[in-house]
Amino acid sequence: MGLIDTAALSCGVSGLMLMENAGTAVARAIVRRFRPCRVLVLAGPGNNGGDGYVAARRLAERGWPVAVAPLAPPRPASDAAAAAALWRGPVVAADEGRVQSAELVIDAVFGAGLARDVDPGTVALLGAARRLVAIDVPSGVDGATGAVRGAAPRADLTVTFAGLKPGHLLFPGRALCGETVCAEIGMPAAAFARVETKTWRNTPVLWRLPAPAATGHKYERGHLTILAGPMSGAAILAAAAARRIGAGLVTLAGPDPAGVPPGIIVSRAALDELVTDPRRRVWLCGPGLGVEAAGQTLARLVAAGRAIVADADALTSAAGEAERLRGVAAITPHEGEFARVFPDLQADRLSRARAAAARIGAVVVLKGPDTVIAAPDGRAAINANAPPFLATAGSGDTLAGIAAGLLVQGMPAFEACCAAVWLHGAAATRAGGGLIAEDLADHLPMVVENIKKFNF
Ligand SMILES: NC(=O)C1=CN([C@@H]2O[C@H](COP(=O)(O)OP(=O)(O)OC[C@H]3O[C@@H](n4cnc5c(N)ncnc54)[C@H](O)[C@@H]3O)[C@@H](O)[C@H]2O)[C@@H](O)CC1
Ligand SMILES: Nc1ncnc2c1ncn2[C@@H]1O[C@H](COP(=O)(O)OP(=O)(O)O)[C@@H](O)[C@H]1O
Ligand SMILES: [K+]
Repeated sequence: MGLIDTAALSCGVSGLMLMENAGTAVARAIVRRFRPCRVLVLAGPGNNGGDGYVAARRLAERGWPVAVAPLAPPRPASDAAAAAALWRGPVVAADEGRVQSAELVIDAVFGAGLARDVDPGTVALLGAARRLVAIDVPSGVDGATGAVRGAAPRADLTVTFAGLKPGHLLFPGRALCGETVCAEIGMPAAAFARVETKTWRNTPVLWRLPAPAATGHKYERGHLTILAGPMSGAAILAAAAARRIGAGLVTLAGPDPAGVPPGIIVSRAALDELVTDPRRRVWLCGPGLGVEAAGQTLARLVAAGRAIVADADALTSAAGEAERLRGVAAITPHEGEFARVFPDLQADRLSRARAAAARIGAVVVLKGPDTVIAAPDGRAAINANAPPFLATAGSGDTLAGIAAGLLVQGMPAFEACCAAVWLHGAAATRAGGGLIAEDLADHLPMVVENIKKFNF
């Protein structure tokens, strides 16, 4: 049972009532999406199975032909046993033939109580379903991590309760859930208050974007310095994104590259001179810089106490030496860079990002289709709005530019990184398929406008 379920019970809410509401929500979600058809409920021994018995009863009440196939009897005197006792319809043996002939199968085998790998017999049964609706999670998906224990079926619809779990947002679990519905089941507010939440889905309710002061000047909006190296395109992409997200002034520090837009300042001054300028508080270090140069400049910036977003070559320069990143504000590794810097961290993405953030005392943005943003104090957000066509060269440079552009405007590092990742995904969605990295920055202003309009 999850922490929130336990908290609900200690608030005086009955488990049976929650189960009744959960099963009813499953039936409602099914009725809304499918025509009446022959349904088979595969019921496990715990509360997930109990939800299945309730869903069976609710569908049967609406005239749907339903049978329940228990994979194991409910534990005696449990809520699930009480729900099973109220089921008056057919109880059949769980075999593959029955599963195949059902027009819709409800997976009520394991939910939050999944404790070990699912046995091959159960895997085969679930795999035989033509159309599958999973209660809470597809059985075999670990709700805490999105990992698959043994095997898990691909559901057409997953109905969960009270709040999405990490496993609904992290791959591979996310891909197995199909459409995901989160139903309200009467969980009392006091139960939520008792459980300290440290993991969220990344949405605009988590952060507030900076607004320019009516009388502010460009330096007050923030002066970002981006180190530019031999692959100057990366720094130019980052600069464009930082400017579009509202940085008042962006300087590229390094050799004067070709094709720099006129609004970007290029400085060839020595690093020692730039780093001692008190107005240059925030720096982006890494994209296109070259590993050796990135390592040297990173050390100099850290020593000067600057707020740094470290990406790309700056991360590779710290391969196997994560302590070199201590003192930065945020790092933005993809899986390859993460593995280089933290070769000993092997757990799921959420745990790894958290452990890395705690180790270096900085925000870690572990990029991918399910980017995880983790703070050193244990807070973490999982992002789910990035379309797959965001995987294109230069899009990471753009993300680093957005994050640095928000940091320079005074957002705290965790909020700046969460906002950057969400805005990046939203800009990509707005740009549509065929997107190239150069497109992203131009979509940021409308994405920001929409956030304001919908008053998130
Ligand atoms: N009690 C509550 O407050 C609520 C619980 N709900 C439901 O309760 C579910 C969690 O119920 P439970 O904690 O009873 O857990 P489950 O029903 O997920 O499974 C528990 C049982 O399965 C066994 N088990 C776990 N993994 C197994 C494996 N791989 N092979 C064989 N047996 C295995 C466990 O030992 C245990 O006996 C949620 O997913 C949700 O569906 C909902 O009714 C909403 C409210
Ligand atoms: N399958 C995917 N779906 C959605 N977003 C993705 C996917 N793969 C990668 N991304 C995102 O694309 C960006 C790629 O960054 P990165 O690998 O650093 O690229 P580059 O170095 O070329 O700029 C990251 O923000 C990452 O989260
Ligand atoms: K399930």
